[in-house]
Amino acid sequence: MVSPAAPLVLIGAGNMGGAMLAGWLESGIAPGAILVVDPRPSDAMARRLSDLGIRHETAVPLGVTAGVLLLAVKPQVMQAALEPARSLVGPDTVSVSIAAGKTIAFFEEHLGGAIVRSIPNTPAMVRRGITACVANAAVTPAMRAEADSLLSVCGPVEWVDDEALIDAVTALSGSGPAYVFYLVECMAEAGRKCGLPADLAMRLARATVSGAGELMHQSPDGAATLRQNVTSPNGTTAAALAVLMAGDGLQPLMDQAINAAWRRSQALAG
Ligand SMILES: NC(=O)C1=CN([C@@H]2O[C@H](COP(=O)(O)OP(=O)(O)OC[C@H]3O[C@@H](n4cnc5c(N)ncnc54)[C@H](O)[C@@H]3O)[C@@H](O)[C@H]2O)C=CC1
Ligand SMILES: O=C(O)[C@@H]1CCC=N1
Repeated sequence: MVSPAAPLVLIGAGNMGGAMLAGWLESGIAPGAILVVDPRPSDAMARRLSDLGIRHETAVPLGVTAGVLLLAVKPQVMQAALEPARSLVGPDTVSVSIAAGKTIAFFEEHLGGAIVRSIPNTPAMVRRGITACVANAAVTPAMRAEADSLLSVCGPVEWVDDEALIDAVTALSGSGPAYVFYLVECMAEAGRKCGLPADLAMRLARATVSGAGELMHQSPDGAATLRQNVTSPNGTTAAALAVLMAGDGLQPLMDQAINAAWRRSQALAG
């Protein structure tokens, strides 16, 4: 358990670190058990930390051993962030990275100790994310349970044994919210071209995608069944799907997009 004596140390309080922090507080973790290290938090984040009474440092302070170290900086600055963070790692510390691409071998080289590599996604901000993770051999069952409980404040957590899968997870669910938001943009623009005022088209597109997401969340039916439920024979949906599914349909484009993200995640490893 994290405590003021063995705090939960968050390195990087940006979009994802901030989302996780909000989830931890909501789940009952005491502000006094959290230490945030970020040299340049947004003004809003700095105010929030101060209002909540959470200790914030612009550099890693001396004399602290983390219970859990949550690494939430960009992959490109991870190595620089790890050097001072080494002093936070003790024998009972578990370090949890959420960075795209950065491998367990990288963290073993630059940080050492018990490492969990994970990938959440931005719906974590509304506790509707999903995270997949993998642990190195130094992670004990108790550390794994601790990491699981901290990550699951943002939504379900999936553990995999094969680290290579994490790049594919990053491409599918890590980046995936952006594909859906782009779909909303495209739907709204198509509606505008059919004569809808732009703001109404955007409201309709947003509500349609978020409502469809919620229906999928609550329904026991699979995505294909939910799609078929919308599709009346010879109706309007069938007319649209005939276009989206013509030839091989949308699949090859999605294959290419997710493959590009997958390869980019692999390239960020070093
Ligand atoms: N944004 C997303 O959808 C997802 C992001 N990730 C991963 O999460 C990590 C963070 O991404 P975001 O939150 O989007 O980035 P962000 O740019 O919003 O936040 C990064 C934070 O790190 C801070 N920072 C920079 N250098 C630092 C240092 N040396 N020590 C401590 N803090 C430092 C920055 O001031 C900033 O507040 C990345 O590694 C990314 O790959 C993973 C899944 C989804
Ligand atoms: O675009 C990125 O690299 C990060 C990782 C997954 C989502 N955002």
